[in-house]
Amino acid sequence: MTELIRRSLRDSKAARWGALGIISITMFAGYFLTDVMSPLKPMLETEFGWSSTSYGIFTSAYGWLNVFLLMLIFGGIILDKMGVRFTGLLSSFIMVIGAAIKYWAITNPTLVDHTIWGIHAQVFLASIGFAIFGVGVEIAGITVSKIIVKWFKGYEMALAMGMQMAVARLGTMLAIAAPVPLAMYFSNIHTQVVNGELVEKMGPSISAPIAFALVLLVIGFIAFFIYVGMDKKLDASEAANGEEAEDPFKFSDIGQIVTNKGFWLIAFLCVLFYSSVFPFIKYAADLMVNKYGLDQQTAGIIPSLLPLGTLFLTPLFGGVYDKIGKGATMMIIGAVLIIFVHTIFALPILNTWVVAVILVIILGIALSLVPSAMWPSVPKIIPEKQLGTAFSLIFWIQNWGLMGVPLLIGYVLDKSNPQVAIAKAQGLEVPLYDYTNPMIIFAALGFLAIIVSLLLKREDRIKGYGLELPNIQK
Ligand SMILES: C[C@H](N)C(=O)N[C@@H](CCCCN)C(=O)O
Repeated sequence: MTELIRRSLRDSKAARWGALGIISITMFAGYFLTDVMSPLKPMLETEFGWSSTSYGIFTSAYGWLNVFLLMLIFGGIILDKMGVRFTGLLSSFIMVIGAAIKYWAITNPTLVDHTIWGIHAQVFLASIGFAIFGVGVEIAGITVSKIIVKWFKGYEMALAMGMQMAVARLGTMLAIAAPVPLAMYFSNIHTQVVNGELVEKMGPSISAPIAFALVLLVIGFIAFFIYVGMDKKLDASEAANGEEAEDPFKFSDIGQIVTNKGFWLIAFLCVLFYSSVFPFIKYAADLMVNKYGLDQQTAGIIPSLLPLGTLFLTPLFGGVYDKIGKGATMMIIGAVLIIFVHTIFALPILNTWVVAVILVIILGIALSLVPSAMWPSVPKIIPEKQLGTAFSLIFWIQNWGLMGVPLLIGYVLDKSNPQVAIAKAQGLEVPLYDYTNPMIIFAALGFLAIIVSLLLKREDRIKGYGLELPNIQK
């Protein structure tokens, strides 16, 4: 009996997996909103007159506040100082506010023919909403990472991180596959831009999928309140168990983190790897239309296979890392797959949808291998009390890429295809985009990721972080 009373709540398998299930709902909703506009790019161009650069600006907005106002770094410090309960609730609430602004911008037809600082007003305001949302979802991401370490250290940590990412990818998958059918289903008469003029016309409802995302985010916010109750019980059980409270976070901890070479290698690998995958997802449906000749309605199906594969593979590879190890090697293999896939996408041959399906599946394997090894490796390099700050610094560096690369791709797409803008301005049939240059940029990021992953494996050998060792303590 005494034995039972003295156990921590995290020793209960049902409790720790239950806690994981609840926080995964919040992240699922966040990932859905993150990618909900991706399959709508062609519609944003035809309905609201957006260019690829407008879409690039909007997509890059995700990182604006995180990067320039250092919101992610403040978020990490708040997390280490105030704890997971406060930070989780705050970040879920910020997600709801940002999504609501974005929804308002997309539904407000009067914005269509105004500009703010030279940017299409609708693009600008939707971007502000997305930027606020980006702060919320990123801080929620680091909070969830810290929650997983809190419940799963010494247990199935990589598997748990893999499961949480798998549920999040389900959100991404739904975001790629569902918006176009939803927008078509809720078609209505609304203001559109036709040859530069505002007209009332029957057309797809671009706002319907965003409204759906908003509802999911509110559910995610409510779910986090339930988690807060579990977290209080966990702390109470650990206190009763006589476990020492962690040393409080000190600002000097930041100095220790940034002087750790392993930290920088993980951070660089993270920005290079994610910049070659997440911004790609934003353009993938458009790539399918322009390179593989799919129609707008079905273009999202092939890219949606990418997160579909990761649903099963991320937990699988997480389990392999827990039991067998080989984390550094998994990251190298993932980076090699990235360069392979993007190089084939860049070649102006093999333009059949079958090849696109194969490449997307391989990219899904890469998107399972690297995250399932990379994130559980962070606690092997950084002490637990600095984890919130360390994750936030890694996410901050990553956000430079998540912000800059989509903008660069949109710009390069417009510059490489001047005929598209000319045809739009003249009200002619719009020609297809040539995606070669954007795909070369993605392949180059993959190449740099291979170099950094090799350096990380070398550093692991020198410092003995244990990245090649299993996570489960026997
Ligand atoms: C975009 C976000 N900053 C991110 O990196 N997400 C990761 C998951 C990070 C979870 C760490 N435990 C992803 O692969 O989605």
